[in-house]
Formats: sequence, structure tokens, C-alpha cells
Amino acid sequence: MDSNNNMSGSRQKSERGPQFWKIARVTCQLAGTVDIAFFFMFHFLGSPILAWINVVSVAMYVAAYYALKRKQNRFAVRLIWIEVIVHSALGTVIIGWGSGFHYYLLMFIPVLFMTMPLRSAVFSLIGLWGYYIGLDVLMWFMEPVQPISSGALLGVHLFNLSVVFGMFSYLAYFYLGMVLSAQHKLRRLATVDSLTRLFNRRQGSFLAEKEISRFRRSGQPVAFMLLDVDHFKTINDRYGHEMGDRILAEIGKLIPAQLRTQDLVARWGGEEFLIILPGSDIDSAMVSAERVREALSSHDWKAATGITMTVTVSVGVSELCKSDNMASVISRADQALYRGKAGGRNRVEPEEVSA
Ligand SMILES: Nc1nc2c(ncn2[C@@H]2O[C@H](COP(=O)(O)OP(=O)(O)OP(=O)(O)O)[C@@H](O)[C@H]2O)c(=O)[nH]1
Repeated sequence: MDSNNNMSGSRQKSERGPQFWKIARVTCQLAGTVDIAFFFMFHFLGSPILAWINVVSVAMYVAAYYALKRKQNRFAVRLIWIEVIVHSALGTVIIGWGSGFHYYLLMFIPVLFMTMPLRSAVFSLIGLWGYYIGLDVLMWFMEPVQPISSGALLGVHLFNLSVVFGMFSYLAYFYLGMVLSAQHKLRRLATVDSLTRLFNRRQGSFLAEKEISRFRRSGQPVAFMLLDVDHFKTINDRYGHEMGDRILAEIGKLIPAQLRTQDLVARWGGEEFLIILPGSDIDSAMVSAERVREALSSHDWKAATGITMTVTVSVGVSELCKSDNMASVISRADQALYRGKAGGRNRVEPEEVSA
């Protein structure tokens, strides 16, 4: 259990990419600038102790900023933690709870979960909660050390509230960006074949079902092609598996280049591809299939040694009819493909027309 937690913790840490630390550096710059503003503001408002505390804070943010630049991330995060915890307590004790310095502590709630393994984040959260409550209770029983006028206090309060509001919004915006990009990556992983960059089999099936439903609604024809590389085992044996992979990746580029943008291409199996042609009947699908076959066989396939390789494909073509489902229409394309193989390969075969 422990080791699992530690593992997920270290994984979480390594997933905090350069973007996160860039945000941390920007935060240091913003916080340092706010503290410079505080220095002048508190001199003007007659609280010199708080003014000079801000000088220390600025120095800490500068140190944290350069530590982040030198990739001393842990040290930087600790400095920021100490600064916020001490500064918010001193601000509260010196001019009162009404100053709103305690709001800065709340910003750590999302930050904790972004920067720590779950277990540490929960422990730190409990500590933070105790600290916040303790500070609140303390201020019920003690007077501020160096109070300022109520108008000035309101000004400081509104300023702090606005800064925390802005920083929360910034964090939320950053977090949303992270979630959306993770979602995008996951969707790609779930739908795209990593070698050929075509749709994978699962997405191919999903798209085929979608086109079949569309056919049932609109009656527009839909054709299917099943394409298989000829003697691919021999290619692998002769030129190596890596070259086989490179050929498949190249085929993944060459097939879509011969088709219309609405045509859908999926890697159906090892060296087999399913192509869905919405709006095409069997005749126009045969023309497209022949174009693909011709493009692949006439492509200049060069092995690592410079030798020209022969790569050809066989294609079976079928057209969806009313009584079909996905399995039956693909099975007819598969039977046509089989006949293409049996008939000598490097050819396009239409489905057999039933009497
Ligand atoms: N390099 C590589 N080879 C693969 C991949 N997936 C499947 N294969 C190989 O593709 C070969 C397919 O062989 P077979 O099914 O015998 O077919 P074939 O040699 O193409 O012969 P025909 O289809 O009858 O023309 C097998 O040797 C698989 O190992 C892949 O992702 N990369």
C-alpha cells in the first residue's frame, strides 16, 4: 500500500512538466511585484514593520525564482510555502484579521493537490486547516499589534481579496488547460494507432457503425474496402521487422492521400486496413481502391541498403445493403480480398454479386 502510494507520488511528481514550473516562476514574479507594492503601501499607511516584512518577502520570491530557474524546485516550493505562511500570519497579527492576509493561505488548497502526492497533500491540508483556524481564534482574543485606520484596513482588505481572486482565477485557468490537454492526449491514445497514425480498430468499428446508421437514415450509399499487404511476412523476414514497421507507417500516409477527406481509414489488424467510403457505391469505390493499389505498388520503396523493395496490396470491396450489419458487409469485403489473394495478389476485387 505504502509502496503504491510512493510510486503514484513519484509518478505525479515526474508528470509536473516544465509548464508547471513556468507557472511557478510567473507566480514568484507576480507575488514579488505585489510585495513591492505592499512595501510602499504600508509605509504610506503607517505600518513600517509590515513594510519591511515585505522586503524580506520580495527577497524570498527572488530567491525562489532563481532556484526554479536552476531547477532547485523543492527548495523553491519550500521558500514559497514559508513566505506565505509567515507573511499571512504576521500581516494578520500586526494589523488585524480584517486585513484579509489570511486569504492567501486558502490558495494553498488547490496548490497542495497539484504539487504533492495525495497522502502528503491531505496531511498538509489538515495542518493548513489547523493553522488557519488557530489564527482566526487567536485574533478573537488579541488586539492587532500595530492597527491602522479603518479606511486603510478596508483598502488593504479589498486589495488582498482582489489579488487572491485573481490568483485563484489564474490557477483555475491553468488547471483547466492541463485537464483539456490530458483529455486530448487520452482521446488520441484511445482512437489512433500509434504506428500508422490512422484510426485504430476500435475507432474504425465505431465509425463504421456510425456510417451504417447514417445509411439507414439517408439511404446514401456506403462502400467498404479491406486492404492487406501482400507477402508481408516475407518482407519482414527479408528486410527486418523495423523496416516492416516503416512500410506500414508509410502506407498509413499513402492511403489517405489517394482518398477524399470524408473517407475514413483504420488499421484493422497487423497489415490489414479498413477503409469506409461514405457516399460511394461499389463502382466508385472500385475506382478509389484501384487508385490506392496503383499508388502503393508504384511507390519507390527503398530498403536501408538502398535496394528497391516490391510492396503490393490486395483489396476487397463491398457496398452496404439494407439487410447488412457491420460484420456482414466487412465479411463480404474480406471474401473479395481472399479471392484477390488467391487470384495472384496485387489486385482489387469487388464483392460477389448474389444471384
Ligand atoms: N513489422 C510488422 N509486422 C507485422 C505487424 N503486424 C503484423 N505483422 C506481420 O505481418 C505478417 C502477416 O503475415 P501473414 O498473415 O502470413 O500474411 P502475408 O505474409 O502478408 O501473406 P498474404 O497476406 O497471404 O499475402 C506476420 O508475419 C506478422 O508478424 C507490425 O505491426 N509490424
